[in-house]
Amino acid sequence: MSQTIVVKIGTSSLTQPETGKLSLSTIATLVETLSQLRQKGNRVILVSSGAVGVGCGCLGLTERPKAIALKQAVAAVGQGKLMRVYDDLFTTLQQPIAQVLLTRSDLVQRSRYLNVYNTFKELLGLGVIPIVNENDTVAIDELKFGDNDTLSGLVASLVEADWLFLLTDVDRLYSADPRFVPDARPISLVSDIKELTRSQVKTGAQGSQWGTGGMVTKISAARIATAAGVRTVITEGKYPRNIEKILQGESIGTHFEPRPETTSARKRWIAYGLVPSGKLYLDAGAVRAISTGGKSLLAAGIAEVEGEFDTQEAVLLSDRDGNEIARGLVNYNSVELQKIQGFRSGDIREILGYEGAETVIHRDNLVLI
Ligand SMILES: Nc1ncnc2c1ncn2[C@@H]1O[C@H](COP(=O)(O)OP(=O)(O)O)[C@@H](O)[C@H]1O
Ligand SMILES: N[C@@H](CCC(=O)OP(=O)(O)O)C(=O)O
Repeated sequence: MSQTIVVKIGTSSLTQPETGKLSLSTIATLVETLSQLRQKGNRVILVSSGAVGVGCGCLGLTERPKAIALKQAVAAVGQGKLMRVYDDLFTTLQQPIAQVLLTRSDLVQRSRYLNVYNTFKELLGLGVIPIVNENDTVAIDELKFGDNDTLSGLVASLVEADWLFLLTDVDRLYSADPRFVPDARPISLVSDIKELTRSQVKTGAQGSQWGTGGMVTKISAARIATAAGVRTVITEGKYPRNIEKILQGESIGTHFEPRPETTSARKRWIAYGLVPSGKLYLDAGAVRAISTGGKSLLAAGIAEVEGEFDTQEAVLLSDRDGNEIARGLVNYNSVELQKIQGFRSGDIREILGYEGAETVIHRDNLVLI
């Protein structure tokens, strides 16, 4: 059966830790594996990091630059080199590829989001393997994916993939960072990501020397992907052939089961495609109404408004302690909400001096996280 498979490989797997130079054997095996999956009729997307790492190698820099302008310049050097290596190897196997560089703003605007979707659809229909990376050279801080784990989760959700493989320098997820806790417990299966918080799994944000985000961003990617019905696997990048074994049912790495009820494409865009520009703290009654009652959010349930935002922008919804529970599109801007928070819908007209929407966030524009 033909499947849609998204594979993300991190800098830590693409480069040799000691020298920072490209790990050619890993890349070549990855290219062979992906080409074979393609030839068997699957649709394959590769999300590849490495622009900054390869750029550093070319320029003789011994550590990942911190200053934004330098990082952007280095990525511009590295991205071309990286694609040249991929193109040489894939061309040897007669597998066409394409470079797709995305920024967060490409997914924020609904029309651009749909446009990206159409481009992927065409490329996959043509039998091409798109190679995706963040467009590091032009991305600005406020509108950045920041790490390719999140980007790969969004891409897997966008194309409604069957699988997302996150290839990294550890063989699976552990109860704590195995670099610092040698007896950390390996985790093979995660049926519900909330279990990880309950069982106090520690996912350090510190990546390896060249990596970005560590395990935290891989868990966010799994959250985004599994909400779209995508089975997600964290496994070791050193052995790309394991992808085939996993597809054949072998239990390698950590598997995150897809959520049984998948959220609609539009709601996934609201929840993960958009960048929230504010936060609403809700009282207990409102938390209950939206989390278990499937209700819209009313002004009466808002305890506090944080940030500046306009009507129809995305905001986070949290309980009074700041724990995020949902995201949604607001019918009022932040100034209006400061005035009407805690009041009944019937009072809005008198407070604002004009008729507004009955709900602050309609349930059709509200997504539980
Ligand atoms: N709970 C955990 N289980 C496994 N690895 C973890 C955990 N917490 C943190 N890590 C660290 O995350 C690192 C992988 O992240 P990163 O360096 O960003 O990789 P990549 O370049 O593949 O994205 C591992 O080397 C590991 O030390
Ligand atoms: N876009 C950046 C990669 C950022 C990133 O997430 O890196 P990694 O943690 O190695 O997957 C680059 O190409 O260098």
